[in-house]
Amino acid sequence: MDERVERIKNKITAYPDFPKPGILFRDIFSVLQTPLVFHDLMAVLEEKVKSVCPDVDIIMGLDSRGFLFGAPLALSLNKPFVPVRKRGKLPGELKQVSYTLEYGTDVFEAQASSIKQGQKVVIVDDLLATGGSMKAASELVKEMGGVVALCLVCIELADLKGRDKLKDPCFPFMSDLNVEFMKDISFLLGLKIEFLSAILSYLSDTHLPYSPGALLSYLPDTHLRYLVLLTCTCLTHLALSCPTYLTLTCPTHLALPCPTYLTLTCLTHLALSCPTYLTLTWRSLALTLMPYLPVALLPTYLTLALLTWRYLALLT
Ligand SMILES: O=P(O)(O)OC[C@H]1O[C@H](OP(=O)(O)OP(=O)(O)O)[C@H](O)[C@@H]1O
Ligand SMILES: Nc1ncnc2[nH]cnc12
Repeated sequence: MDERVERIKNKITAYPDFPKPGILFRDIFSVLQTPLVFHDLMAVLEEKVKSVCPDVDIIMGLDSRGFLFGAPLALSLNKPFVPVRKRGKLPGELKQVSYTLEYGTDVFEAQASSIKQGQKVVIVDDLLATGGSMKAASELVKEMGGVVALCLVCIELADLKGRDKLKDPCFPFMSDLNVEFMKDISFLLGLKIEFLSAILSYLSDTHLPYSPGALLSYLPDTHLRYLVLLTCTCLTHLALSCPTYLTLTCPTHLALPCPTYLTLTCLTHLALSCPTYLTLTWRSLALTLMPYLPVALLPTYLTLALLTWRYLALLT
């Protein structure tokens, strides 16, 4: 991964239950406190705009955190900056659109004359959650006669699938996960949510031989999918970094809520602690366990087997 993105990621702090219970709030202001990292972030954004739409006409920032990055980006690209503000803050003739976001509803407004017919607009914001804000801004641009060239965000909360709502090209340079199942996982593993969040950000492409996201679609049911996958990746990570901890904590935390997954994750653990044994016996183990697994869980099982196999390939 780009070293700059790594530095930015390390600066973003996650606060559980803010501004409402159940939301894991990513605080991007901490990035601004370190000029080097703020420079990194601006450089990444600028490079993306130059590569995707070098002929952009307007940089638009979304109220309010989008202003932090949109305005300096416009300045360094020598383009006009157009703010989209929440209701009641802008004077003059306005265009408006209402929208919902991860923790509420709101109205966006822009000055009617700020975009001319056919102008190419890059919309900048700090974070994409449900995609409600970005979708609304995109609608506003189109209503004003502009063309959305790119939706540019720093963080995407991938599991909220905000990107699916957008018809325009969207570039998030960091993906993270939402809090609902993080809570379940932190409960299952007996880990603090902040610690889990740190582990997950560590599990980037550089550290893992596979991309977790790519395998999600093979697993059943949205909730279980994440549960299994995250449990698996966290345990695998823990097994790699601290096998004794895993041996002590794994059974107690996993046995009660999901005994089947215990078997599966133990297989992963086994694979890690004793790859040769597993390589030799993997097939017979798999065949022995297969009848005990509910048919609906076979895709899960196969996915975990595949993950284990990928780890073995990495380790041997
Ligand atoms: O994808 P969504 O679900 O729409 O959520 C993302 C939006 O939520 C936050 O803004 P917020 O409205 O909290 O305003 P702020 O920037 O002033 O804090 C964030 O800065 C994004 O604009
Ligand atoms: N989880 C989150 N953290 C920070 N800003 C947000 N905007 C919407 N959801 C958010």
